[in-house]
Amino acid sequence: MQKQTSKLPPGPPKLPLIGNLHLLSSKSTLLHRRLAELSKKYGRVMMLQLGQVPTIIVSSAEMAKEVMKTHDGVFCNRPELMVAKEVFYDCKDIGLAPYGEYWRQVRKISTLELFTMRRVESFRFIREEETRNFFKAIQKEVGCVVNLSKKFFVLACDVMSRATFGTKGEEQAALRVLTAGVTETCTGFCPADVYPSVKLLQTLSKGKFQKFTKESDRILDPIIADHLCKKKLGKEEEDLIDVLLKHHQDHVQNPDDFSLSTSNIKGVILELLGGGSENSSATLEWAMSELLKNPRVMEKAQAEVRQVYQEKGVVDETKLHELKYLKFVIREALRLHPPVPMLVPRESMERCQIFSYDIPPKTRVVINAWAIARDPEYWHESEKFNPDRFEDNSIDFRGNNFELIPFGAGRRRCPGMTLGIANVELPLATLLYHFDWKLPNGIQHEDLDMDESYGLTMRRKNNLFAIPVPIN
Ligand code: HEM
Repeated sequence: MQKQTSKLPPGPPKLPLIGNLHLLSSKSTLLHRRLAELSKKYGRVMMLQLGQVPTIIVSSAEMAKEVMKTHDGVFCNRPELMVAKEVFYDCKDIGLAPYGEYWRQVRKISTLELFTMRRVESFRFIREEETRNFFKAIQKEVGCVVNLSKKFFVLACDVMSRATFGTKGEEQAALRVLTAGVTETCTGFCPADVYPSVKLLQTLSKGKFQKFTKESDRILDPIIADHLCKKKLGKEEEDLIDVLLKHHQDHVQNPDDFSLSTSNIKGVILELLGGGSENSSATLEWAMSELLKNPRVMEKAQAEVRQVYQEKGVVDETKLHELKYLKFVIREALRLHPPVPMLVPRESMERCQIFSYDIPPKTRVVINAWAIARDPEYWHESEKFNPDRFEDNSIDFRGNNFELIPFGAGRRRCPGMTLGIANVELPLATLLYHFDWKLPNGIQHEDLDMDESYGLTMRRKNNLFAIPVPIN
């Protein structure tokens, strides 16, 4: 009988100790772009050795479907990242938790309780109030240069703080700044994550994260204690901490019962705050940047919003469903600028074959959603911002069309998608309804830079500044 040989995906030649890390070290090219370049040369499923970690990079919709649909059960684990162990209370959040009973239970709570349509709707008054505050702040600066990036971030954080804690305040604000810093380390490409057996790197990373954990404990412990107290008093409105506390018990009587400890709750809260606000504000930032860069699209979107809300005279959530073109604008912004360009890394749990390639167990898997969404094979004039393409194209971002996966797909798909989109639609419609917009310092629309930053969340590298102009 002929001996079967393993056929790994193609990849560049490796150097001793570092493998292919040197190919990714360019300071001028961001990781998702560099990986896209390499995959043009080596293949849409490509094997890289990153330090000690074998990693496959997936850059085509067909391959992404193999990983996240056909073999989702094999690839739905997450690698054990340093940040997850140190910051998210020993991997006890949702997004970085390994596949297993704990993840299944928190994921169930997230889909059945935290992010249902009803829950998202119950936060509507928060979004409307905070968007009104956001609008008033901009109105005061009419004719002046406004830092929209900063305003979007504050708005998203205030909405998420109130949804999570029931309030917003200085401590919550401090926490969101901390969380924003930490998400940069979740990509799986930092030294401690590619050399997991090198103790020195682990110790250095630990030192950095310990400060974070001390601060988040200092802020979160009293907030949780306060919620426990109010729970006993029968508080009426439910925030996300209240929902999580329904499953809380620090010392479980029956070992078969599932329960969230205080540390688990803290891990989940940090993730909701961080992921929720960073990604929603990045989407707003990119959508508005593209509108400023493309005046024809801006005018069309403004005309729609102004026509739909003409009678009402004020933008609220009642008529958002009528803003068909605005939804295309957001979809197109998510296509060109997915806030999580390489999704969250996965890891194979057993040997598996995708197409004709063998993928060994414990291989890290990175899906380059950014590259897939710009692939000219699926997208006509793929680099062009053109929301009209969705007029006769039913591709959406819910995880069924692998050409467009800004929220991922399969078991690990983003459970906060509806909330994330709700956080974007109302502020964007408000900006378009009430103001016309110009770029400062005589910048021509076509010259607006679209440079990206590095991190798990891809934001603009430079803040977005624009001038609101009152409409007659
Ligand atoms: C526009 C906004 C958002 C975008 C683009 C986004 C994107 C993503 C992506 C790409 C993933 C990884 C999916 C994968 O690995 O296949 C993810 C996971 C996740 N997201 Fe979001 N997200 C957004 C908003 C939110 C919000 C508002 C929340 C909650 C408040 C949230 C909570 C989560 C959680 C808990 C996970 C982990 C899921 C798991 O591993 O089981 N996201 N998100």
